[in-house]
Amino acid sequence: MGIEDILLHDETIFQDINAFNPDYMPENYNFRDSQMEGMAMNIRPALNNGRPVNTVVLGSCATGKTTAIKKIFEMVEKTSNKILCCYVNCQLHTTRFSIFAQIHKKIFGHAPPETGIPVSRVYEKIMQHLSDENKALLVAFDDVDFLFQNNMINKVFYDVLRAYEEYPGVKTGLFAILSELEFRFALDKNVDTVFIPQEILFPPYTRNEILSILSDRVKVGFYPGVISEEILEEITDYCIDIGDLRTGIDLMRVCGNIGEANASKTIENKHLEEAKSNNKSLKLVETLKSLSKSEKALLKIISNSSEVLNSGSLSKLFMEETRFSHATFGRALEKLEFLRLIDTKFTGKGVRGNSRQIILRLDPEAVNKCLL
Ligand SMILES: Nc1ncnc2c1ncn2[C@@H]1O[C@H](COP(=O)(O)OP(=O)(O)OP(=O)(O)O)[C@@H](O)[C@H]1O
Repeated sequence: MGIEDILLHDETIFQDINAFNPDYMPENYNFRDSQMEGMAMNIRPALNNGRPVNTVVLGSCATGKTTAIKKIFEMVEKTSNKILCCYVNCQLHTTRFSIFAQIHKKIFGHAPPETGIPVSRVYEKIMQHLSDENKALLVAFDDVDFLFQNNMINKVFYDVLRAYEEYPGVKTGLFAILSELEFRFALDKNVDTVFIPQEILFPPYTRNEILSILSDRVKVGFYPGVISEEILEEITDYCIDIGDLRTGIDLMRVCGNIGEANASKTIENKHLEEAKSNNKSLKLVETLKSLSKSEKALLKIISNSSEVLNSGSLSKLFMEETRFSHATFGRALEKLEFLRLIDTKFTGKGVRGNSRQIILRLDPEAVNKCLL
């Protein structure tokens, strides 16, 4: 197919391509009833002139946390005008000004001017409004770990939670959303006792749940018959392997594009294979970019080794080559395993049978290419 044909080709296999967008709000949102109930319970006091219960929402990537928060906020706002619910993406908003500008925007419909106004004025205006209108404020901080730097988290949480000291009667609460378990401890360390939260856990989806979510998305996104049961099952397995539902949703979009570019009315196995290989190299580059120096060094040693190493000899090699400590080795190994770059298998040998074999889950050549 020539470029012109691609551009002019108006037949599509997508019924609604937006269904595969990252910010798409699925109408069918299953398997999270108990978490949504938990959130509702924590918001409820604010409907009766009380204060919302501060909450930590915890779960690994793509377990539906953001979707749940957005859905529940929408429901709250439909039910009552006593609570202002504000969602803040902390990847995008990392300063006090930018965060309070988001809250300002939510309340007044526009952001405050970027220059000339100190954050204290924006803050005052927000709190005064809550006090005058007798409304509670609930802020959801998504990916809140991005505020760990400069201890911004403590400042911002303090601003929100201590509002009642200056503005008596003002009721505020917050939801902190975290996607890595290890951040749970960092949160306790970084935030004063003003924040004593309840926890709501989003466990990983089971295979059947992923299959069901993907089939729902297929029904919205593609015309009937475009994607077969077998391909859907394969995409589900891929999600389980990668550990991320978002990848599966994205993979379907890419498959669809590849299918269309090949003027196919259905998605075939070869389209899926091509999409997978695109995705794999992209993902790997991204993952490896996020590693620290010690983690990269450890991964390099593993991928360059011609034999499967056990943890003892690997640790020795690592310390000799890098001069990092044994504790750093342990942490780096844990991180690589968490990211599913390696597997560790107990051999039953060593001290108390604790020796482990370290197995690379990826093609060493691909890893080395990305580590350059
Ligand atoms: N129960 C569900 N039903 C339908 N779609 C879902 C469900 N759970 C998650 N999704 C979809 O999976 C993708 C990821 O969900 P979401 O962004 O809510 O996860 P998250 O836990 O906030 O992820 P992260 O921690 O990476 O920000 C979205 O496209 C969302 O629509």
